Amino acid sequence: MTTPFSSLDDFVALPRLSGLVLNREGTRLVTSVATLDPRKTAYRTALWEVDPTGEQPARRLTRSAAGESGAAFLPNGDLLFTSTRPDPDESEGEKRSALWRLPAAGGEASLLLTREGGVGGVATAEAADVVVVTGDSLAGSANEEDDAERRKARKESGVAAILHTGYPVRYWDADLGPGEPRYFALKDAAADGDHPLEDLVPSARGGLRDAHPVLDPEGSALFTAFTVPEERGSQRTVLVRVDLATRELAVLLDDRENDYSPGPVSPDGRFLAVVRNRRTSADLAPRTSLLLLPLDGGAPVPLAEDWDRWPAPAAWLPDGSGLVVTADDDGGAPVFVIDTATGSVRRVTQDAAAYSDVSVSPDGATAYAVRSSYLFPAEVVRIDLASGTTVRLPNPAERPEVPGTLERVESVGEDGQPVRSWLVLPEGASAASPVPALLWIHGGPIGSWNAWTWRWSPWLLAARGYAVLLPDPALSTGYGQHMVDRGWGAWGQAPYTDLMAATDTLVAREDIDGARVAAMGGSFGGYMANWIAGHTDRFAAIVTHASLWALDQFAPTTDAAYYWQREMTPEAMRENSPHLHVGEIRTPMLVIHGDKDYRVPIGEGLRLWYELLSASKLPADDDGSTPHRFLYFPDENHWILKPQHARIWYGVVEAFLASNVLGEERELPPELGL
Ligand SMILES: CC(=O)N[C@@H](C)C(=O)N[C@@H](C)C(=O)O
Repeated sequence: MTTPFSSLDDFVALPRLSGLVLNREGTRLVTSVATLDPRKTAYRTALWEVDPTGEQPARRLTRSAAGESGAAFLPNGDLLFTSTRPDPDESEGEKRSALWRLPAAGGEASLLLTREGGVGGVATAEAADVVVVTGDSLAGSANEEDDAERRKARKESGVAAILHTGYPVRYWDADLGPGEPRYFALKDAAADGDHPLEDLVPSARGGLRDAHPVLDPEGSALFTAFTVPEERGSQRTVLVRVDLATRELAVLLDDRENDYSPGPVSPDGRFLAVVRNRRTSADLAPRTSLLLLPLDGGAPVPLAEDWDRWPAPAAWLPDGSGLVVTADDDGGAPVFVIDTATGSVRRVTQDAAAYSDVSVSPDGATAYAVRSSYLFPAEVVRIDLASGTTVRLPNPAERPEVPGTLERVESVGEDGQPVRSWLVLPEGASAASPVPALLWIHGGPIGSWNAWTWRWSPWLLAARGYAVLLPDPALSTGYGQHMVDRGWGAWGQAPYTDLMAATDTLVAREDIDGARVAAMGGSFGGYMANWIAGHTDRFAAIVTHASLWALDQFAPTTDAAYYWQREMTPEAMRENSPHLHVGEIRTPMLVIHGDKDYRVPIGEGLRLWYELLSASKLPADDDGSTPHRFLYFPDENHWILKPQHARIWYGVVEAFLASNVLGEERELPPELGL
């Protein structure tokens, strides 16, 4: 069967949907769809409208070479979005992200706000014309004019240097500073004319990094997580409220045992749903729970405290009787409603899919969400909140056909813990014709294989005849706190033995050829692939992407050192570091790393590569030949994002697997110039 997964060109050209917003009346849904640009070297995002009634086909709302994103409705139905598209009233000008407004009544989008530091995101109040935009300002700027002048001077001088006094200095793939995120109130967004900005937290420093403002329905206050530096390079996240009339900032929740971030405000404005993340230590694994914070000053009340899942709050029911949440659960992330009076939890959606971007209709009967699973990429659905019946709405794109089947399989860990996996089987797999297989290990490590991903698509490998096992070992979410606790600080133990148990179950199947199995993982999954390499030779090949290699080197050089140092004592780093077992590695390895990866810095990949060649049981020969390979991306980060590089990633992985697992030679992508 030919599907889009038969060809890398067809695969990278599949449209990718994300995000969903609902207007106040519950009559309009808007989502974003990324498609390949004509040169096929970038994705371009456009906004699409999806009919909540399911009667009309989806229709494209925006169209520009620059693309659009960040959709948010104003109470009058106008749609705000961000774009770097050119200002129609200026013949030239720099490309920077600006705020645009598309009138509800139809017509052209108009430019609402442009600023030197760009517009990052936009939040709107449900019932008032109050808009808060996020944007970058130079740390020393006194106001917008000053910021523009300082930026110009910096640019003209060609200076890129940044002087730091705090931690971190980089984040994922971005250098931090001298710009810092700020929140600005934008006046009268629904009206024409000028829209003066008011800097709501001028002394934010790095406090608003990675935070998102949440507005109350009346637009009187915003709530946000705020990062506070601590001694010794540590930090915590506190919950703050900013009064939008007075700009007064109040710290609502702050302690050294937890990090806090805001969920939505109740429809009557009396309660804020709060996510509490327990501060970890060598002995204490993370734990996520919910609080309801009375906004009149009362003490926070735990919500559904006994529920052994980690909820992400999405929306309130309009009468305030329930909080709609999603939570990882046994290889999915269903929608649940938590009764706010009793804390009882009701599962709403029943399929094995992962839901996000949930919003609720004004009558409280219906929810809309983005849903995906390993069978289909993200799509917009309507959910009947009483029955859980879920309907796929007419979407901007059809579901791509997948070349095989999906099964849920179970193994048993050494301590008797059930270890559950998804298994992708290619067409034709049978006892008469057993297929080669791949063990894929997820990153995080706190996470789950429960949603479609474009970066690790098992169907591309299924189209080439491989089965792909996607296990959730110790440290995975959706199986209760115990599953996380049992792997905490001991990565080489339960996570490893769970993966081996899952592999045992895999190779015991008649439709799997147990002699032709490889292991692959990215980030923490790459750590695990490296650990596997030094502890077993049962795999024919290992692919390790953006992987942690020497823990004592990784922990202080990643962009979030405080996080890992809390979990790993120096002793735990020694006990669990893959580099100390390089001398045992006798499996061909494909190392992949991006130079702009600041989460797992390139030093991990460089050291792994040298130590493989110099100290493994398969060292490089004196003529330089080696079974190992290093695929290096000078301009990619923790993820390989450019479509042309995604094609190279999959192409090289497939050739390496073919050579080492199947004993077949494949042509490498010609763009490699080899
Ligand atoms: C703070 C932190 O590093 N969090 C993790 C989500 C993370 O980034 N893990 C990496 C190493 C991964 O993706 O596995």
